[in-house]
Amino acid sequence: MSTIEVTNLSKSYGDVTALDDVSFTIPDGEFVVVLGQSGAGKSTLLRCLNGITRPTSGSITIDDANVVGPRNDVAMIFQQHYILGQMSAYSNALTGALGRTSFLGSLLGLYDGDDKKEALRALETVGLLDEANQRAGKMSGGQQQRVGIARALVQNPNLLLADEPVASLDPASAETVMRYIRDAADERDLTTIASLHQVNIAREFGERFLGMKDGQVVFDGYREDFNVDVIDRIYGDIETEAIREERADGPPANDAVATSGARSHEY
Ligand SMILES: Nc1ncnc2c1ncn2[C@@H]1O[C@H](COP(=O)(O)OP(=O)(O)OP(=O)(O)O)[C@@H](O)[C@H]1O
Repeated sequence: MSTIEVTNLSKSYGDVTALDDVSFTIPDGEFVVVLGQSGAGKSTLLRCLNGITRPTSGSITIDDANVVGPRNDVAMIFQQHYILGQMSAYSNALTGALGRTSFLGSLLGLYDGDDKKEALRALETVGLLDEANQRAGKMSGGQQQRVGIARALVQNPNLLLADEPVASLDPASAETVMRYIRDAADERDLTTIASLHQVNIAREFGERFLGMKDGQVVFDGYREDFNVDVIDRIYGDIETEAIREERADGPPANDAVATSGARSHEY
């Protein structure tokens, strides 16, 4: 778990401003969901937090240490899980320990005993202990993503980043995978920042929400304030038209977000 401080963060790619003066603080152990239309800057923000993209200006600190490049204590889950299909779920999870294993050791599969225990614990966390020896390439997309989560957990991170971790999954698998990410974060008191497209899933699993538009944070708040007007601010009128129509028919605003958001934002 870690405290994150982002101060006046900007990132430009030539003429394109991907991040525009973004500032926020995330206390230890919080589960934050980043939302926004395609191109809003979500991935750029996560990549800056991960140290793989250098900001144009501004700063990020994790527990008071400046982020100047990739760190072993920051793990990332991607939309494409980059699982090695020929290897077992267990061997894939173990690769999360590569950062603390010598090159020769990793080639020979000589991982530390504690790392092996950690890999089994992580597979248990994502409900795949019984499938530990199964070839990852034969698993479903959702299971492979859970192997990716296990690998991230074996890294023993203080900060977990997830860049649209369920975007390529069907709605049922997306729910399952998000449930495992949330449970893993809660179990380990792990500060987590996940970007999501689906508003209904965001609402179900998020604790705090950062809404982005054109590289800026246009909403920063908690569940009780995450209502239709906020969705409007983040996504614009067209996307929320269906939600508003449904609200006019009767359901309370927050319920309308929880249900209609799914139809508006699942793609
Ligand atoms: N490597 C890059 N080179 C040039 N422009 C980039 C690069 N990466 C991102 N951008 C631009 O920066 C802006 C923000 O992109 P980013 O990928 O962060 O948005 P996003 O909210 O994650 O979008 P999506 O949901 O589609 O992944 C976009 O206009 C995008 O085209």
